[in-house]
Amino acid sequence: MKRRKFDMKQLPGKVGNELDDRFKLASPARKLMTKVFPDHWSFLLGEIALFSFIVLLLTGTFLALFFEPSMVEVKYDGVYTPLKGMEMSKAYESTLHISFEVRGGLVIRQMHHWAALLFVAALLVHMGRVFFSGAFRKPRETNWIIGCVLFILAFFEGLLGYSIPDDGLSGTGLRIMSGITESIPLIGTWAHNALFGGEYPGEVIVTRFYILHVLLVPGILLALIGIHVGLVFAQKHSQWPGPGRTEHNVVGFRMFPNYVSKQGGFFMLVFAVIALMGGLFQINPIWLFGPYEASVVSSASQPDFYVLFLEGLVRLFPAWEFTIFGYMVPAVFWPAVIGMGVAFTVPIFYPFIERRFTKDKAHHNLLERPRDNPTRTAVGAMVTSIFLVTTISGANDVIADQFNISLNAMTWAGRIGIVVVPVITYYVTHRICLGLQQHDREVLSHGIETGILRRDANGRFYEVHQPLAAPDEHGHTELEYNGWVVPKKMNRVGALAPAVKGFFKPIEEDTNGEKRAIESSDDKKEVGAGRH
Ligand code: HEM
Ligand code: HEM
Repeated sequence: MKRRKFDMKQLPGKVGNELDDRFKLASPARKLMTKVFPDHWSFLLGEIALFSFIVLLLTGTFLALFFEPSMVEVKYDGVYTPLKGMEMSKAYESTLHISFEVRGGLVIRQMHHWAALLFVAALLVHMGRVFFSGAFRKPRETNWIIGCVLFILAFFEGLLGYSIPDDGLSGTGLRIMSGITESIPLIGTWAHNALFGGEYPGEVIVTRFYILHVLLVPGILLALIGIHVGLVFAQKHSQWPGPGRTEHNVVGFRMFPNYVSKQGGFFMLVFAVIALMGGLFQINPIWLFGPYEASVVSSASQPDFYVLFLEGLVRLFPAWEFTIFGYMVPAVFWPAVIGMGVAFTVPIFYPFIERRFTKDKAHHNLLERPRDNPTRTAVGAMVTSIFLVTTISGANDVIADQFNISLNAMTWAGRIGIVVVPVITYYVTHRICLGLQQHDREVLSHGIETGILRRDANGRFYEVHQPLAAPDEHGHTELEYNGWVVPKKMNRVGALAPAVKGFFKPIEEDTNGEKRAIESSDDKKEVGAGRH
């Protein structure tokens, strides 16, 4: 019998058919691959968070192979001579071992730490993008709430992470955590004993924090990120207003090949930047801080940047101790427990608070520019200013030392600043938004300033204004785009984006999932025009 020759070209198709016969994947895979997403640089911020989280998982797994989460005392006998013979915990010893003896250990440790900082920074900026563009409005309130929970978890995951190497710095942080827990009225002492397994520092805290850090919190983070990104798919991504974009469609590019290739490249870029930072810039040199000893607090002990606001709140709060029902409540309770509680819970309710005032119950798929909603923008700027004042105050000892300022003066500047700066910030931001709106209206009525000055026959100087583009082929004028001024001429560069024709065509998808390639050259320009 003649054997049929095997044709390699048919292999992918055959494998695909076999898989589809069993798992019925073709239809959902096609749906996913052809899904249309809008394009804008600010939508990359969530992705930076996602990619740095993946780097954290990878580098963290490597560290977990060598780190020993034990507080058993040992005598150091490693290669770092200045600490030779010193008593220290196994946790600290194993972190020194990772840094000096494990191949590539230091680079991975530093990558893990830099990735953690990038992760939280990306989260803050992503949250800011979502807030200032009004992306949290109906129907995306659930994703805003999940996002807030993700932020709280990320904050504690970082705190747990830098608490486990048991060096001088992490022990100082733990001491503060112990004090804060004990300050809680009624349950403080019990909560402390339950957490630390007795008096501070005890012998179990590093082991417990380790389990939370490598298992519980990353597990919850992973599950919630899955739901979060899944919801972005299910509810469709919001888009900036612009020609051709409505509340009922999405104008953008397909998942495959556009976003798959773009995201793949972007992931490698984020990975490369973290690797470069881990390789070139020192971070958390625990061998300089020494093993933790309860009696030693080094000066200039600084937590990671995202914890500084808490430290600042504690430093700024006056030493007021109230006695309530016969119980003395330590001063630290108010800024640390109540202050942090407010900072973490109020944002969760923000979409509903705003809706109460605006009575806006509509669905929103088009975003707002910060100036379009001056009150929200001013509130956001005010909160940012509180974060900055408390963060600077969290480092006030270092600033006082470096710039030769009195520490008391720094504390008082912070106390006055936390009352005055937010008020000024609110007012100034509100005015700037109104000013920008006014400017938009001027452009709409007089056209764009060209910078060309002319002189008329009477000797009067005037600036030449370029009129706005005529209504597009759908009959839309700039005024209809929610106050968006889209001067077509200024955005020609954006029109170059769909450079490879055909495959990379911009697509419009409506709410029923119907897709339409944007064919006419004018349309392409419009997609570019929206890409501010
Ligand atoms: C959002 C996720 C994470 C954040 C923000 C984070 C943050 C941190 C930070 C700041 C440190 C201190 C690093 C240093 O010594 O300079 C640390 C240590 C550590 N992390 Fe993570 N981490 C995360 C996820 C993970 C995961 C998923 C694992 C393991 C599967 C892990 C394993 C470890 C280990 C073993 C250490 C101790 C070793 C050391 O300090 O060098 N981490 N983490
Ligand atoms: C681990 C943390 C997080 C990850 C990995 C993540 C990832 C993402 C990604 C990839 C997107 C789509 C692209 C984009 O718009 O940037 C997105 C959208 C979104 N995120 Fe996050 N995010 C995180 C945390 C947060 C936080 C802290 C908030 C707010 C409190 C938030 C609220 C939202 C909302 C409302 C959307 C929908 C935006 C829209 O359709 O315009 N996320 N997130």
